[in-house]
Amino acid sequence: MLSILAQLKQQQLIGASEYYFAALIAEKQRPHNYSAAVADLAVLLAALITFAQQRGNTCLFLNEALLHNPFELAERAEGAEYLGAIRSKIEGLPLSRWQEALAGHIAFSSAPRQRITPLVFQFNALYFYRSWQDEYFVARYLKRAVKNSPLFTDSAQIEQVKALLKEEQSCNPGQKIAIAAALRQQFCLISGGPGTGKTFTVARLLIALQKLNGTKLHIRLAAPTGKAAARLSESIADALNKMSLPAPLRQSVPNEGMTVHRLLGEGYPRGKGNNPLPADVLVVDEASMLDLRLLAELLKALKPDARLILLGDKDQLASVEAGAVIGELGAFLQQGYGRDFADYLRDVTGEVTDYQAAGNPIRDHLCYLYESRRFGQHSGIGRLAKAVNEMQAESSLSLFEHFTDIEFIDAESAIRAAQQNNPPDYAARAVSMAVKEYLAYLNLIRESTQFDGQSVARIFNAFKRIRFLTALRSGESGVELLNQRIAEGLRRKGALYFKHSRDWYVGKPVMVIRNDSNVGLFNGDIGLFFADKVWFETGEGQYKAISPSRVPAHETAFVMTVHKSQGSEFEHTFLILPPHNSPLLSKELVYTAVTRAKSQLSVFGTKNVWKSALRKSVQRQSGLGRQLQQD
Ligand SMILES: Nc1ncnc2c1ncn2[C@@H]1O[C@H](COP(=O)(O)OP(=O)(O)OP(=O)(O)O)[C@@H](O)[C@H]1O
Repeated sequence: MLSILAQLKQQQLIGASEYYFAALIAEKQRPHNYSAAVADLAVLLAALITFAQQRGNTCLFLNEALLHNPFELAERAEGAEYLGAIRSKIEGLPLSRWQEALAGHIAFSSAPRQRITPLVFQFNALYFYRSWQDEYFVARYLKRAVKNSPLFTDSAQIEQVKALLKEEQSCNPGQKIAIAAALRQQFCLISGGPGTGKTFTVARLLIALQKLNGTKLHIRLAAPTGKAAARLSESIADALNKMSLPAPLRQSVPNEGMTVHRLLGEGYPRGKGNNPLPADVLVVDEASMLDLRLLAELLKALKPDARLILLGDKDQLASVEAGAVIGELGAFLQQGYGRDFADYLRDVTGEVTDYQAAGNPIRDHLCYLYESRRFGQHSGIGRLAKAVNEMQAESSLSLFEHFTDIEFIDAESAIRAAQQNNPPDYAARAVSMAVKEYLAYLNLIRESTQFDGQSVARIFNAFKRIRFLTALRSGESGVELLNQRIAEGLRRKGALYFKHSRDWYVGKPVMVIRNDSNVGLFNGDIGLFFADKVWFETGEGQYKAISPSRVPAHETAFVMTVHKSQGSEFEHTFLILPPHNSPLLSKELVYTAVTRAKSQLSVFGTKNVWKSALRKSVQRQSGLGRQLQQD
């Protein structure tokens, strides 16, 4: 089996980590003299679970679909011969007997709470022990939060909540329901697309919580990236400043958010549960970017009675790492609310919600905001986002003809030209558009004689106005090549001067890809190089300049991947689709890209690739739903 995996690695059908983990299992099991069938199965499963995790899955479902398409080989032209070879190695052991055959194997356990092994069978799925443990912990937390809720049932408190909600005349029905839910439940997820008022609602919710608790609650704000944390701080401060509040109440809600990593540095890792995070209420924005590992760490850090409020968009791409908890929890919204909870909501908000007799109790901890202030009725971006989410592959295309804020630049002609030309050049048009767009920004730098707050702000605003996003990292429409080609295009126009594109040159935009709290720079922060320094925006209209040698790991940012763009928004977003369909394209990826645009969206690609992307929804394998069903 290992030699088949070695060939798959050589053909780049699997990565190196799949092969090396399988090789490790092969070596460790050698002294145990398992039968050839068992030994081959163990090695295959080690590679398969690594492959699954690399694609963001928490576990690997052991079902017929896996047998038909291990390592997605059935979808690849070169895969057929290996498919046959793998099947013939394991055909002696039917799928239904795999767990039994591996019972007692040194690397596998079906009872991870009794016997710790690197790989774990649960719910007819295979996990890495660590992922199983994280998922188990998240499910246990959620089940406890359900058990601890409602936090009040007596009529006096319900009357207080009713009175508080009466004061919130400006909230729409969904926002009132979210406030009522989060006041009553220990855990609450408030999901909604851009501009649906998540921070508007949470600001009011925090004030209501403080009013109910005599302004004694210790509230903390956090987000997975520095950028998202800064945006949360700004939006909360903005929302609170618009409310007329007595000073002590206003001051009882913090202005400053921080990254989840930094927050964790204060709690759990030092104290291991004895030193929990000093917070009675924790709000985490952009929660869809939390991977399973980070969420589990965060939950471990909380005090047992702390409230947790997650804000996010359940329809966005999940983190690249394993786990898509927000999307998975969001799916429970389809179950409607339970009867008791619907009665409570009607009582305190006056809103009538559908209820359904059967469902998982976690459904009463989920809220969905659907009215977007950003995208009004006449916004093509808003309509397109909805159509993408609903997987309307064909009809979404006609929206481009009816709205002026969205355009589809058909790359078909580029592909046709490419067939005649040698070498083919699919992305040439997108590159030349980017070159044209960035000229204004580079001219501003060149024309600036001094770099004071105002001129730096002008430069940043010129750069931030438009952003080019791409789905892939490699290939002709991948982030690496596009960045290089745009920089070269600008050099040919005389707008940039550099010997090597990896050097620091005037006008080079970079994106930080590692958190570095010593320098105060975080994953996703954008820096611009001019006046011998790299400049970063630290708040609205505030900047800091640091020397290039202190900038943590980074990459050029004329173009960024859609994944990396999460948590940011741009006036004009330009999405570059690849020339051919790719397994990495999905409606979640397109939705995330579309909703990055504030006022203008351009899509460059072919209609076929657009439609294929919209027909695919990311299905991550996880056992969270099943863990939540268990007592
Ligand atoms: N009910 C409301 N009444 C008046 N203004 C509102 C209401 N709801 C939201 N807004 C306004 O709409 C804008 C968007 O709201 P907010 O920033 O809270 O949305 P969000 O869901 O957090 O968006 P994003 O995902 O972009 O961060 C803000 O200017 C906010 O003040």
